[in-house]
Amino acid sequence: MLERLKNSLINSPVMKRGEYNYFIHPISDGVPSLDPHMVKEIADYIAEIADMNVDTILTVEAMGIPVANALSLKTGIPLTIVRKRPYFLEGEVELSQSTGYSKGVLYINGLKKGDRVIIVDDVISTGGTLLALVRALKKMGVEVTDVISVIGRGDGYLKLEELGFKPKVLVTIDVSEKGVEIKDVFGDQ
Ligand SMILES: O=P(O)(O)OC[C@H]1O[C@H](OP(=O)(O)OP(=O)(O)O)[C@H](O)[C@@H]1O
Ligand code: HPA
Repeated sequence: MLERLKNSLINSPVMKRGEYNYFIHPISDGVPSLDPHMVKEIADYIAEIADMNVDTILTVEAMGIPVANALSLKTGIPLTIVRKRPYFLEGEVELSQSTGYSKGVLYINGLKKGDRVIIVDDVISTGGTLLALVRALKKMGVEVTDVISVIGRGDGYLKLEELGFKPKVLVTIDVSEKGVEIKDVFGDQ
């Protein structure tokens, strides 16, 4: 299960971003090139394990897009992208994003009260991004059926659990200066 993803993760290089050990992988960086078979493997798996009874698949610019788009093409469910720049449209919602190595602002457009969404992102680490997003969606009255992260590291997912969301993390890893180690795979005993 998820063999391409697991095999490529253990070969990921790690670099320092400040104090943060940052792994570099096609799914989370687009670097090196994305293998379409790996993207398909991931999208197929998400379609099996997630509640896809939704109005839209919601992802965050930039690196949630390849997997979320593959899932959208597979299921025929529209794709909504949370962007890093504003469009000043009516109903646009602004939120602050904080990761282990960056801070920024995100903008939600195209959602309304009562919409049902599944969130798909590439990585959950500190949980800062998904926590801010889920909080904003709650305030908007948008229903989140599932939160999916392809890769998980650290304990940031616990912040989401405190809010009542149990994210489905496909592959959980440990990242150190020495490299990437696989800790857990969703669905494996
Ligand atoms: O759990 P967190 O600590 O918040 O980290 C996870 C976030 O970090 C990355 O986004 P980034 O803003 O680096 O953007 P990118 O997708 O453009 O690389 C990733 O795509 C997640 O959205
Ligand atoms: O270590 C990382 N690598 C790539 N993307 C990320 N998003 C959060 N942490 C990371």
